[in-house]
Amino acid sequence: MDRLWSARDRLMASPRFRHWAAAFPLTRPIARRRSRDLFDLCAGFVYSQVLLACVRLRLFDILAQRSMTAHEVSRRLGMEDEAAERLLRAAVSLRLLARRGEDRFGLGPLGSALVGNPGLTAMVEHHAMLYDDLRDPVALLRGECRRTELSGYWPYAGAERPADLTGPQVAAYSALMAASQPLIAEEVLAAYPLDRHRCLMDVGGGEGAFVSAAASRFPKLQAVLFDLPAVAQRARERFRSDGLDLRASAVGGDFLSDPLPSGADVLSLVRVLHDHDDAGALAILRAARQALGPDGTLLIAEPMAEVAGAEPVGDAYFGFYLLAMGRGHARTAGEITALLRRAGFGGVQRHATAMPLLTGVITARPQD
Ligand SMILES: CC(C)=CCC/C(C)=C/CC/C(C)=C/C=C/C(C)=C/C=C/C=C(C)/C=C/C=C(C)/C=C/C=C(C)/C=C/CC(C)(C)O
Ligand SMILES: C[S@@+](CC[C@H](N)C(=O)[O-])C[C@H]1O[C@@H](n2cnc3c(N)ncnc32)[C@H](O)[C@@H]1O
Repeated sequence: MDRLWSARDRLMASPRFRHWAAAFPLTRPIARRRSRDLFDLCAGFVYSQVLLACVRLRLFDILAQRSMTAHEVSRRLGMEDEAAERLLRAAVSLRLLARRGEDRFGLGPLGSALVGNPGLTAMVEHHAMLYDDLRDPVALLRGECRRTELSGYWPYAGAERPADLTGPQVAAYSALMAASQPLIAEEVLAAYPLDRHRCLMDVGGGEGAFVSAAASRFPKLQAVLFDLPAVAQRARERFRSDGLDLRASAVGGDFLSDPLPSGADVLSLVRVLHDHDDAGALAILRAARQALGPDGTLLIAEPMAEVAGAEPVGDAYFGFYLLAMGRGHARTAGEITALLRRAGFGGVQRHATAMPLLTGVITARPQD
C-alpha cells in the first residue's frame, strides 16, 4: 500500500504530469482547485491583515449603518481615495464586504457575522501577538524562542506558582476570555442543558462569563467558580454587578495542587484541558473526580482536534497557538476519553454542537 502512495506522490511531484493535468479538461478543475487552495495557504497572512485593517478602522460597524461610496469611506477613515478603494476591493474579494450597485459598498456575508460580535473582533486584534510569535515557526518548534508574546499574555502557562499571579497579570487574558465566552456558552448550554442540575462548579471559569450565562438561562441553578485567586476576585465583582451574588460564588486556588470544593452535581471545564499537557490535564481530571459525588457529571467543552470539516482548527491553529503560549494541545474526542478513563470516569458521551469548530462537548460520570 505504501508503495502505491509513494508512486502517486512521485506522479504529483512531476512537473510534466502537473502541466498535463492543468491542461486536460477532466483534471483541470482539480488542478485549479489545488492551486487555489495552495495560494490561499501562501496568502493567508495577507487576508488576515485585510481583516485586521477592517476591524481596526471599524469598517463593518460603519457600513452596517448604511452603504457608502469609496469616497465617503475614504473621508470617514481619513485616508486617500485610492487607499480606501484598495481596502474596499480587497475586502469584497474576501467576501467581508459586497458591492451594492455601481459604486457603493456594504457588508458582505463574512463581514456581517462580525457586527455586534465583540468577542470575535477582540480575537482578530489579539492575533497580532500570535503572528509576531509565528514569525519564525521553525525556531518556535525547536524551542529556540525563549520568551514569546503569548507566554507573557498567558502567564499561568509558565508560572511556577500560578496562584501568586496578580490582578494586573490576569486582567488582559481574563477580559479576552470573557469577551469570547458568549458564543461558546450558547453552544455548550444548547448541547448540554443544565436544567437537570442543582449546582454547577465551573473550574478554570475565568471571570465568570460562563457561570453568568448558565445562571441566567437556568434560574434555579446555584454556581461556584474556581480559578486562580486574582481571577476569582474578578468573578466575584462580576457576579455582584450581574446581581448574581446570592446564587454564585467564587473560590480562589490552584487546580493543579489544591483540592476542588465539593457539593456541585455538575462540574465544568470550559477551554481548560487543552492548556495543559497530559500530566496536567490528568491532574485536573483527578481533582474533578475527587470533588464530584458518585451521581455527579463532568462537562468538558473546548475546541477539539480532527473535527470533520474543521480539521485545521484543532491541529494547525490551536496546535501552533498553544506552542507559542508554551504548553498544551487540542485533543481528539478519543484522546479526551482515554484521559477520562485514566482519571476514573466512565459513561462518556459526546454531545453535538451547532458549530463544532467553536467547541466540542463531552460529559462523563465518576466510576468506581
Ligand atoms: C438570508 C439568506 C438569503 C440566507 C441566509 C444564509 C445563512 C444561513 C446565513 C448564516 C448566517 C450566520 C448565522 C452566520 C454565522 C456565522 C458565525 C456564527 C460565525 C462564527 C465565526 C467564528 C469564528 C471565526 C471564531 C473564531 C474563534 C477564534 C479565533 C478563537 C480563538 C480562541 C483562542 C485564541 C482561545 C484561547 C484560549 C486558550 C489559551 C487556548 O486556552
Ligand atoms: C483559557 S482560560 C478559560 C476561561 C473560561 N473557562 C472560558 O472559557 O472563558 C483558562 C482558565 O484557567 C485558569 N487557570 C489556569 N491555570 C490554573 C490553575 N493552576 N489553577 C486554577 N485556574 C487556572 C486561568 O486563570 C483561566 O481563567
